[in-house]
Amino acid sequence: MSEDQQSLKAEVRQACLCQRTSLGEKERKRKSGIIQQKLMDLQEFKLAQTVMLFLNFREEVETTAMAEATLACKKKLVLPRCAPNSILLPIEVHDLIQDIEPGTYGIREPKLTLGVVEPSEIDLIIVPGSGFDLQGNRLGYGGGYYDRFFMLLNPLTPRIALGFECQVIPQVPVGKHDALMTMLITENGVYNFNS
Ligand SMILES: Nc1nc2c(c(=O)[nH]1)N(C=O)[C@@H](CNc1ccc(C(=O)N[C@@H](CCC(=O)O)C(=O)O)cc1)CN2
Ligand SMILES: Nc1ncnc2c1ncn2[C@@H]1O[C@H](COP(=O)(O)OP(=O)(O)OP(=O)(O)O)[C@@H](O)[C@H]1O
Repeated sequence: MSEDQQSLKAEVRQACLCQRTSLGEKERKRKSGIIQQKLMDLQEFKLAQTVMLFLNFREEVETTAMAEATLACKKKLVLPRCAPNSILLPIEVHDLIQDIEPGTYGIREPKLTLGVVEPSEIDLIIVPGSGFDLQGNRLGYGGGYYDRFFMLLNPLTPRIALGFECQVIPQVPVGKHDALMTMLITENGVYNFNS
């Protein structure tokens, strides 16, 4: 990726994150509940046996209740753990208290003593982001973790991004490694980019 493109991404990221911060905690919680309901109503969620989620940090869409609901539905819950060289390890979690510890960047991550899941086994992946557009592009935090990880998945596995409507911008700057999302869920609706 060129330096120009990297600095453009950094600039757009800051703008999107600034919008997200300005929501305030109460609004974020309320909107997160709406987003959770929309996710759980989707066929893609209902049919998935193995779901990779993320645990929110900073001002992201709150996902702890989604993770609890996934376990309560008797699905296999997979969470990411950051490893060196921008590698994301998919780890199966059974208990959201015992199996979790503060990891890289202060994100709540699964303990390494738990089993790593074969990426091809994942039926649905739920993805965080700093900004999104309605063409299915996603802007991350600049780590390149998810873009590398998507290459290991079954190409048919739905990739569903979660974000607040204020993080949606006309056009996210895209690089050659950036994968399109299948859907984006915000408090305003479910955007489907599949067709
Ligand atoms: N909840 C959650 N978990 C996740 C992600 C995520 O976006 N959300 N990730 C999605 O990829 C991975 C972690 N990626 C991260 C990448 C960078 C930074 C970070 O703090 N970056 C510095 C800037 C570093 C630099 O300038 O080089 C910063 O923002 O201050 C944090 C997380 C894996 N787990
Ligand atoms: N599949 C890949 N193979 C090699 N390099 C990659 C790959 N995906 C991304 N990168 C590199 O990683 C760096 C960060 O990428 P980018 O800015 O797109 O991350 P991001 O999507 O914001 O982060 P994340 O996926 O962690 O949320 C860039 O230098 C990019 O070229």
